[in-house]
Amino acid sequence: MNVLKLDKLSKTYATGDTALNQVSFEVPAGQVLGLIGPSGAGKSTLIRCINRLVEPTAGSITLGGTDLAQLQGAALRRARRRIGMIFQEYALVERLTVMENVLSGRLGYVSLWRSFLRRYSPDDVSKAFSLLEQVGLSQHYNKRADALSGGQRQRVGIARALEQDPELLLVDEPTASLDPKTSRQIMRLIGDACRERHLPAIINIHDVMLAQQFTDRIIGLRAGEVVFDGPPSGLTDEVLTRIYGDEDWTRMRGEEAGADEPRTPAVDLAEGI
Ligand SMILES: Nc1ncnc2c1ncn2[C@@H]1O[C@H](COP(=O)(O)OP(=O)(O)OP(=O)(O)O)[C@@H](O)[C@H]1O
Repeated sequence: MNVLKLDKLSKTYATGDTALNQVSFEVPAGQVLGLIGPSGAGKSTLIRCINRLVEPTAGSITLGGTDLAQLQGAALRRARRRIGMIFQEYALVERLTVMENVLSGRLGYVSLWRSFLRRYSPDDVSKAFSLLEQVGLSQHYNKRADALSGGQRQRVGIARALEQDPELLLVDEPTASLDPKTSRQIMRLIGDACRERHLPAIINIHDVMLAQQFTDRIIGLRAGEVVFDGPPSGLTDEVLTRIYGDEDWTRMRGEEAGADEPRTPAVDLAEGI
């Protein structure tokens, strides 16, 4: 079973900014964790420490028994293959087709000459087709990425991450560039994929209402520390104030209510999403 475990993870940048201060939590297989917190709380730093784009200062990051914080060189590259990433700006190769973008999820696995020739095994190709079907894009497999809408691009991003058979999904602001309805569809797809495949996932997300609706558990960071860890239903006004502070929270709530109404399960069902 894939379990991600952070133990006293800390990061102090060379500038002296402490972005994470002894953060510890465990994400079990199949759990979708929403990471929320104000700007500068350390959310991106946390995600980037796990995939080692940022070097942790102290602490451990264990995935399936390996401490990712200790790995270097080839071992680190191998470990990164085990982590699927989904990005706010999709990070697709625009001039390649949908299918080629999905298959690029295998790049860490195929030899250099094969990737150069863009030769993938029949298994990889048939997996890519079934993932495209799962994300609702099988009709578009041969389209160039730059001909897709934002929601379609993010679906490609999800299929690409799953094509690499990850043991963990790290998702950075997946809906920040999408409209409210598409955002809900994308959050639902990510959640379904994780639960089906028993993948732990961390989703860094600004939109508290989306986080509440589509994640299994919320961690609230403030100034590099965990100030809330509990079920989405536990996000009371008092907790939100603890995470965001009075002023921010009041403003954010107003903006969200105006940006996306109504947001009820009944409406989602009626829309068939
Ligand atoms: N490369 C860096 N060098 C120095 N300090 C940094 C660096 N990256 C982030 N920080 C600092 O670390 C702290 C946490 O930043 P981080 O980007 O992780 O927060 P965040 O919660 O992701 O914010 P946002 O929601 O705005 O993306 C901030 O004080 C920030 O200024």
